[in-house]
Amino acid sequence: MNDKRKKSMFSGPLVADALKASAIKLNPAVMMKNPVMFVVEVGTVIVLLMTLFPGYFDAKDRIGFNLTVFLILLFTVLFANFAEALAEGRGKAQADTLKRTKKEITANKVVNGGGVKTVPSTELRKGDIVVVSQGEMIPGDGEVIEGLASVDESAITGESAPVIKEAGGDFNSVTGGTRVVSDRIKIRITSDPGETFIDRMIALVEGAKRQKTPNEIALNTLLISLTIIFLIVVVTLGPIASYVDVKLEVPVLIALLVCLIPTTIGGLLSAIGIAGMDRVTQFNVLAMSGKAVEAAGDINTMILDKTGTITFGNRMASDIVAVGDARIEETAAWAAIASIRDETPEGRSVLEWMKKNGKTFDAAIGEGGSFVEFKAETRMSGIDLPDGRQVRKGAVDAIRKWVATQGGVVPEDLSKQADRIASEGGTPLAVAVDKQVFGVIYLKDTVKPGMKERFDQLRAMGIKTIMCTGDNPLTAATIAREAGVDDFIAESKPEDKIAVIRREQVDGKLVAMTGDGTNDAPALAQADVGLAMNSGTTAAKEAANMVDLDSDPSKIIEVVAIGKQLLMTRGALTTFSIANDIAKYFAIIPAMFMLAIPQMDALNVMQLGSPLSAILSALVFNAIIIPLLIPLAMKGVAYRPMSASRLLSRNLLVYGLGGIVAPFVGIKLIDMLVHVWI
Ligand SMILES: Nc1ncnc2c1ncn2[C@@H]1O[C@H](COP(=O)(O)OP(=O)(O)OP(=O)(O)O)[C@@H](O)[C@H]1O
Ligand SMILES: [K+]
Ligand SMILES: [Mg+2]
Repeated sequence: MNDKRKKSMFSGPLVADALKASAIKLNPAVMMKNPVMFVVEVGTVIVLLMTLFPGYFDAKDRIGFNLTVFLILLFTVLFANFAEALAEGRGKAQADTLKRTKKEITANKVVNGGGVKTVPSTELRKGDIVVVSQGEMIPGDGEVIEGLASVDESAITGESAPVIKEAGGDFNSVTGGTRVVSDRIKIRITSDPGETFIDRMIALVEGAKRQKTPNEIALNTLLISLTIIFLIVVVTLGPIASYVDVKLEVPVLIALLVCLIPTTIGGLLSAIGIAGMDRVTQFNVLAMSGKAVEAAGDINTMILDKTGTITFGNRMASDIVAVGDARIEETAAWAAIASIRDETPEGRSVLEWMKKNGKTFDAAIGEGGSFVEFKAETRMSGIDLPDGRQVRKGAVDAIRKWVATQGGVVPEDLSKQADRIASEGGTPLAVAVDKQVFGVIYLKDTVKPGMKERFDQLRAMGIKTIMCTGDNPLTAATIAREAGVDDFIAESKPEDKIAVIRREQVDGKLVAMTGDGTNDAPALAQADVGLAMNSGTTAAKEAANMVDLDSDPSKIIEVVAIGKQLLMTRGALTTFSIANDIAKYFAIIPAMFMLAIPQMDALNVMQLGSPLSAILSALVFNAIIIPLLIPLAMKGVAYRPMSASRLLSRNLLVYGLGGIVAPFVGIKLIDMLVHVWI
């Protein structure tokens, strides 16, 4: 991740920009999007008019008080705007950086007839073919259709080490604005101008298309309802009071209204949402919508790959054993021949094992043979030799079936050897030539450290983890036990993932998964949270609702934690805000009546200096609680993994009770200060 991205939210220039933006946001057309704060703004204007033209309102003896109320109200609105502007700030700065990388690039477009024409990148359309050579920028998103190159993707990922992109397979997708550092590739463009990855990224980080999530809409409806209820209460309070000869002044009623309506959460709500999205972005994950981040917070089931997600994924040959009458020299040689052109880490590790163990084989046997590439569907790889013999290595059950279809008989000790390896958590690969099984390759892989703790945390949050693997049931069981996942599916083919997701969803569960291949795309689309790897295919990235720029599949765990934290922060601050308003009621209602009927001194339970200072203190508290809570809204509440119901009761205790107590203490303190000069 680059440094620019990690910039603190509270850095000088960002704060200065946010201050400016909070004034600009006073525009009523903008304010109206936040009805709670809009009501405060209307109140502010009314009190301003009463201060400016006291004659009209019979308020000549209250100019000082009214001016103070006006100023406090104005700051209440400004503070709320500031919270939102601050939350937006880092994204805007990031968007500016990205826009600079987007400056016009020239592209070498392949024209009909095979020649190359230089055109501006903005003229490229889906389906166009371009050639990009060493040192040049890739002019648009696309797929490599010819060649191999190393590409510097730091402009989008922040990671400075170049990555290899090549035609075919899962590493063929390239992003416009990145640079080819060596070699030359031919690319088929896959997006029209304005719809590229960088365009989407810019729109995302600057929040241009930020839409309220269903959760936010529901909460907003609640806040608006509360506001309307209190508006009715306060508006009818005046006439009712005057009926019993109590005259309540308009600025006092407005102060009461502002104290009662949920200004704290109303002022912080959008900042909480933006900051939650921003936390995900800082983590180098692009969420396509706020909804995706929230869904992450509600996940019940998480589907994880074994190899590369739970384990390091560098499955290395650590031993080769012979079975039946085969000699170890023969077995090793066939294992090597089956791997001559297998470019997977597993395949290469077999050849490395040969070298390390001083084993030799006749590579010439393979010459002119046709390579059989590893496929997740067949779970085998190998080579068809020119003399007609077929050499294979692969999952034991796959080889067993393959040998059986040719009428071969499997040696008795194959199962024993395979099971031994599998029960140690290794992956056994059987080696066979035509009808004869020669032995087993022991592929070793290690569970990443700390996995057990992370799964324990997920369990504590009530999330079920399911490991999916193409490996045999015994290896799967061993790794599942070692890593501490709740359940596993062995010998799974890519389409099995989508079946698991559907099964969980039918039970009403929300499911998260990661993936990178084209065959993961349907499952990524089906999952409620699909995290695609940036190194993966375009299809996977388009199907997913999140993309991890660092291509680390285990990040899904943290993304879920960030989602949970977002939901918790919003819940906690809503509880706090509403509890606060209830408490303020006790400070301000007695003061109002004491102002009208001085004999009602008995109501002054809080022993506040005077009715006027009580009202001002409540209003000041109501205003400053917003900036005081900005750091919490931005950083999120402290997060400990536990079940939803325990979280709820804990939050009610901390934020509900805290929300009731805080105003009593705060208002009392402010009153002691205010009373000095009132
Ligand atoms: N290069 C290879 N040649 C032959 N067989 C292989 C090769 N790589 C893996 N296999 C076999 O195919 C099986 C499936 O591999 P695949 O990569 O699809 O799934 P996996 O890596 O085991 O599981 P995951 O879904 O966790 O990545 C492996 O368990 C192994 O038995
Ligand atoms: K309030
Ligand atoms: Mg795999």
